Amino acid sequence: MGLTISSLFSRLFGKKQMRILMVGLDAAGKMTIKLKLGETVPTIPTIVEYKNMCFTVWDVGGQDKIRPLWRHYFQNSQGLIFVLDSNDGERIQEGAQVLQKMLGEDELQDAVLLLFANKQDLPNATSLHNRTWYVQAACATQGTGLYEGLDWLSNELSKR
Ligand SMILES: Nc1nc2c(ncn2[C@@H]2O[C@H](COP(=O)(O)OP(=O)(O)OP(=O)(O)O)[C@@H](O)[C@H]2O)c(=O)[nH]1
Ligand SMILES: [Mg+2]
Repeated sequence: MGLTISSLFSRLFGKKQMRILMVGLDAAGKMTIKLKLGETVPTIPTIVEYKNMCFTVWDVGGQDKIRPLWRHYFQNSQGLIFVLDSNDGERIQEGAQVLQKMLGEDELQDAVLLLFANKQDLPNATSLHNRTWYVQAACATQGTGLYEGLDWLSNELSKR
């Protein structure tokens, strides 16, 4: 029975390794969120430690051209963080379409979803069927809402 290095590592140090994919349209605030959560050196993926967990965050740039690359990170992702610029009214629809497409991906069917409605605290009434979901208003520049969102994500994943 082979133990992978990461599972051995988590046994030794009591960290639960969780693979989280963070995406969003360009300029939604992904990098700002990572910096707020304590990233000091930009790496790919970013390792964010929070509570007893170690989040592997893939900040896949949101520019049109590289969106097709996102799918390479779908496999084994237990959580999906989608960052929405809720202040950018013109592109909310575009963001919603991209999110809708991701929710339809086979490899992400079991992933729990954390939506950061970043940059503003608009109530969001998106209807999501058969999906564990949570909407967290956030302001990445001030750091508000980020840990609340991660708290929800970690609680959900811990139940599984
Ligand atoms: N007012 C405000 N500005 C924010 C907030 N979060 C991010 N920004 C700003 O939005 C701009 C884009 O943020 P980034 O973190 O670079 O966005 P990104 O999602 O990494 O963008 P890409 O790398 O292009 O995909 C920056 O000027 C940030 O300072 C927020 O909560 N409020
Ligand atoms: Mg970025």
